[in-house]
Amino acid sequence: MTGIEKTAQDTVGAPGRAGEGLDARLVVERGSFRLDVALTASPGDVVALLGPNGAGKTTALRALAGLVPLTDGHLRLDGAELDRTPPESRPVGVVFQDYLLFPHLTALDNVAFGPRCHGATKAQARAQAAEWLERMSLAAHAGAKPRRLSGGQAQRVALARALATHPRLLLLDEPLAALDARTRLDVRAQLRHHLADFEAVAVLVTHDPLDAMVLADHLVVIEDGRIVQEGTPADIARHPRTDYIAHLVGLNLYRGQAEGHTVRLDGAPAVTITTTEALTGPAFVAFPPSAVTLHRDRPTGSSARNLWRCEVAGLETHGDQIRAALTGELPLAADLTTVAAAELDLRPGGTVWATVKAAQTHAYPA
Ligand SMILES: Nc1ncnc2c1ncn2[C@@H]1O[C@H](COP(=O)(O)OP(=O)(O)OP(=O)(O)O)[C@@H](O)[C@H]1O
Repeated sequence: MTGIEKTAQDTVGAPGRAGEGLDARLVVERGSFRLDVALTASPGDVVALLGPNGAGKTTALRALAGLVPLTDGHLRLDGAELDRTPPESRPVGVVFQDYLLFPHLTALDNVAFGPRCHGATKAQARAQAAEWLERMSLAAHAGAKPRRLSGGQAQRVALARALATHPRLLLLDEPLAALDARTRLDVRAQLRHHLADFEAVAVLVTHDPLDAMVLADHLVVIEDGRIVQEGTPADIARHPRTDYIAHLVGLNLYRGQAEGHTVRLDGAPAVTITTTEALTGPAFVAFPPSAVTLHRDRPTGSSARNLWRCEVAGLETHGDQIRAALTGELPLAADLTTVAAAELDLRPGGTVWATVKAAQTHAYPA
């Protein structure tokens, strides 16, 4: 430990030093569940952990905060080993979904609590807290107890409390999940602004792809305790590699073997998708539901190579469109207008023909 502490001290104040930021491999075993994820980030990065229920996102965040012990792996922050540092001594700020403000303290004292715990005098802590509340446009609510704050205000107080300690790692656990749609929009915009100014590493857990896309520079998708894909939001939206991610970004996704412009689907080799990109070997093909055109009868004289006979499994409204879930030789989602759905007389159990232009598909190596 001494050697590690020395390393951390030696590096303080050396800008651009190697080892700055987060370098972690988090292995946590909880009963039959095993989390094993590697996370690295540089100061200024906002990383979003995204994944279905039970994937292990919260476990990863709690491991970073020191609230659950690592079974294996390591956790370094700015070159210092944090593994055995108790949660309260870590330079880590945490914002939870349900704010967790102290109900008996005012907004100001809630924020001052952070600096106080990190050794500031009462007067210093309150001065810093007042500054943070001002920055969050909450100065007028400094004397209010949490029960008199709206959800959006309470969440900004929680953010101020976390930031007031100048954490080197900011952890946000579903910070917008408890807010109504309108407040969520405002708080998301403010959070984006504060995260852009934040100079250390921020890790955000969310279910919401929009929060992840808007707030993070780097997405890490976790399924069943493992990272299944990571990259920039644009890259992940364009090249999903699992059904969960494809669904999240609203794309139809298939995996198969490419031979030039044709991809033969795994598990159904008789079904092919024609693409404009030429590839060889294992490949993904993706296309949006809006690229699918539906027909009541088999189109005659159509040059479309991508033509499939489908059965309507279900219909739901999707924004101002109807989204049809189709099964058959190629399961897919198709978007159409209400008028088109009525004209096609779409109803569950009915048969339709689906076409997709090759130019609207996107193929990439698997
Ligand atoms: N205290 C615990 N003891 C044992 N197992 C636990 C405990 N907490 C969570 N788990 C298990 O760990 C796994 C991961 O849970 P975790 O809460 O990290 O997932 P998550 O991705 O955050 O899910 P959600 O999006 O539903 O919050 C789950 O299988 C869960 O049942």
